[in-house]
Parts: sequence; C-alpha cells; structure tokens
Amino acid sequence: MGGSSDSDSHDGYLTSEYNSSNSLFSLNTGNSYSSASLDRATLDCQDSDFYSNHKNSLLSAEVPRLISNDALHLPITLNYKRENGHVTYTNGKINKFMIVLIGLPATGKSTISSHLIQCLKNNPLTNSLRCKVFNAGKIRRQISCATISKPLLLSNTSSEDLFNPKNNDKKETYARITLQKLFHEINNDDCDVGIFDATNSTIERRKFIFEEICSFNTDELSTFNLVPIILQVSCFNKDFIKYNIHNKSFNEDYLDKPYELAIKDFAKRLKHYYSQFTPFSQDEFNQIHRYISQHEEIDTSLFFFNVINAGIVEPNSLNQSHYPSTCGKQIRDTVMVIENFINHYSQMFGFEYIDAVKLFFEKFENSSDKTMTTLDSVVNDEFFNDLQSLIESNGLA
Ligand SMILES: Nc1ncnc2c1ncn2[C@@H]1O[C@H](COP(=O)(O)OP(=O)(O)O)[C@@H](O)[C@H]1O
Ligand SMILES: O=P(O)(O)OC[C@H]1O[C@@](CO)(OP(=O)(O)O)[C@@H](O)[C@@H]1O
Repeated sequence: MGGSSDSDSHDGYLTSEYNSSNSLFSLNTGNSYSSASLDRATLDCQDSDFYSNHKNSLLSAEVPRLISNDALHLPITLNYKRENGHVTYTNGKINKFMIVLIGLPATGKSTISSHLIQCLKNNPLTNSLRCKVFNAGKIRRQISCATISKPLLLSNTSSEDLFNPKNNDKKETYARITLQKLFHEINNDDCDVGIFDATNSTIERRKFIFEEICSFNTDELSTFNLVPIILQVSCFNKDFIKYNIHNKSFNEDYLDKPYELAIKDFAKRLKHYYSQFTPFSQDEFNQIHRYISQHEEIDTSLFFFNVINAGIVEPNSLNQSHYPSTCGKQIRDTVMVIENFINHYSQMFGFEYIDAVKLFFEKFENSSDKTMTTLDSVVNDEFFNDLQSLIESNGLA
C-alpha cells in the first residue's frame, strides 16, 4: 500500500478512536440559525420540481423551520403504500425512519448509504420500505448549476470558498433545504426511510436537526412520526483517506477540472472540516434523547451506530440503542436489520473495498503514471500532520 500504512498504530486521531464528551445543548444559547437568509441568486433553480413548487417559500427571508407554518406544508396523502402489516404508530402517527449521517467528507457516507439501501431491499422484513438519500452536496450542485452567472466555487480558486468556516451560513442553508426536502417527501408519503446525507459535523447542526425532527413529529397536521437513527461513518486509515480523496476528485464538483486542482481543492476542503468537526458522543446521545422525550412527551426511540474504517474496527461500546417499552415490532425489525448490516459491514462490503484500495496502490507502485506523483504531492505526511494538528486544536484528539 501507499507510504503511510501505519493505520493500526495508535498515535493520533487519524489512526485511532476518539473520545469526546461535548455538551450538546449547553453550547447553544438561543437559535443561532434564525437569521440565516437564503441566497436569492443561488436559489434560482429551474431543474427541480421541488424548487419550482416552493421557490417562494424558499426565497423568503427566514429559512422555514416548522412544516406546519409555511408553504412547504403540503396536503397529506392517505394513500399509504406499504403493503405488509408491520406498520406501527407513535402518538397515533405512522412510523417512518430518518437516518442522520455524521462524518467528515470522503469517509464513505454516500457509499455506505447505498449499501444500506441494498441491504434493506434484500431483507423480507424491510423490503417494502421505500428508501431515499437526500444528499446536501447534490442539492448544492443542483442549485449552483441552475445559477447561470455563478459557477461552482472551488476552495482553491475562490475567496468565496463555501467550505471556509466564515461561509458556514451558506452551507447551513443548503443543509436546511435538503432537510426540508426530506420532510416534504416523508410528509407526502413518497418515502419511508429518508437518509440525510451531509457531514452534520457540528453539535449546533445536530441540535438543529433534532429540533426539526421534534417539530415534524409534534406537528398536529402531519400523519407520520420519524424514528431517528444516527449513523456515524469514520475513517482513520491514511491509505483509505488517500484513496477516497482520489475518488472524490472525479465527483460532480470537479467534472471539468484538472486532477491536480481537484485534489488540492478537496484537500483544502478536508482541512476546513477537520478544524470544525465534533464527533458524536454518548453525552450527545443522552442529551438528544432527553430533548426529544421532553418535547414529544413520550419515551422516544433513538439509535446510534458507527461504521469505522469500512467496518474493520469494531465500534465496541460506541453504538447506543434506546427502545421504549412501547416500541412496536416494525421499529425493532428495521433497527435489527440495520444493526445486522453495521455488524457485518466488513464481510459484506468492507473487505471488497480494502481489496480495491490495495489494488489502487499496487497499480501505481512501479508505474510512471503521474497520478500517484500528483496525489503524493498533496496528500502526504505533511498533510496528515496538518489534519492531526487541526483535530487537536479542535480539542478532539
Ligand atoms: N465503504 C466503502 N466502500 C467502497 N468505496 C468506498 C467506501 N468508502 C469510501 N469509498 C470510496 O471513497 C469515495 C468517497 O466516498 P463517499 O461515499 O463519497 O464519501 P462521503 O459520502 O463520506 O463524502 C467513494 O467514491 C468510494 O470510491
Ligand atoms: O453541510 P454539510 O453537513 O457539511 O454537508 C454538505 C457538504 O458535504 C459534502 C462534503 O464534501 O458532501 P458530498 O461529498 O457528499 O458532496 C459537500 O458536497 C456538501 O456541500
């Protein structure tokens, strides 16, 4: 494999597990998001029904927070599509599922989401569930592409770098639009399992997501109840990170960009994320559980699972499950299928991925191809040391 194969040593965040005990709700006084306004220019998006239908509400000064109080609240369909008799209720509402992903860019969140969907589709207990991924990056690209005068802003070439912490408001806006789209499709009964695919890398963001879930669940006009499942995807192995960065350089953000520029840009993006990322902790799990139980006035279900280094590192005690005594069979079955997927991820998909990583490095080992030289010139020991320092200065290592 590549130069940095010390993946199993325990000399820092990038090669070992973390611990963190951040306090979720103590950090945020007041609603730090209420003043975030939508960027009118970037919202002029033509290519999606969702945006055309809701352009006006999306263009309003305030980002919609409650499904019931704005134009995003669409008629509820009673055309319930699941065929089997496993449907269960919470507070008189039909249960559906929301998977909240957490993880730095290029850790495998989108890939693992598609594997999870395959697994849910293949299991008779869950094959009737309609699953859909709501990817904040994709929504951002749809909106940016529809804006004729404003091409995608790359961190490397633009002072308006979206991923620079000083532009967090803009990033939050895309995340909120993605979240609203997920709620909209759940509420419209177009989907039973909504996967919110974003880094969701800060405690403040996660607090916001769970406030929104509570608002959705307690909205008298909605028919459905969302059962939240948190899935954290981590990657500490330097070879995996390097391989993933290489692959990310071919994604839609960089379609017309040269390889070197894409790699540099993504590496810079990663540094911004490392300077802000807070991993999910048991404390945060407990605080979120208290918060939703208080707001929904019932003991609510909450689950937290981890995939670490493509499943080859056992999550040990990191996973958490809270089943209320009234929890129905459908929730138990679905969570069991997901838990099984997590526990067997390495055998199902992880080892195949590791083989691909090995092959990638072998292919370039004795070759004169410029790819590895370019990748090495950016993603090298110095880069990993920088990431390590950023994580340490963030207080997380
Ligand atoms: N578990 C995995 N199995 C297969 N490929 C993976 C896996 N994790 C990451 N990759 C590779 O890394 C790239 C980045 O992963 P991706 O899922 O897009 O990460 P994220 O969604 O966290 O940004 C993918 O294009 C894929 O090639
Ligand atoms: O707002 P956060 O939670 O950071 O997540 C969204 C961002 O994550 C990224 C990180 O790279 O996702 P993706 O790689 O899936 O496209 C960006 O594209 C996207 O803008």
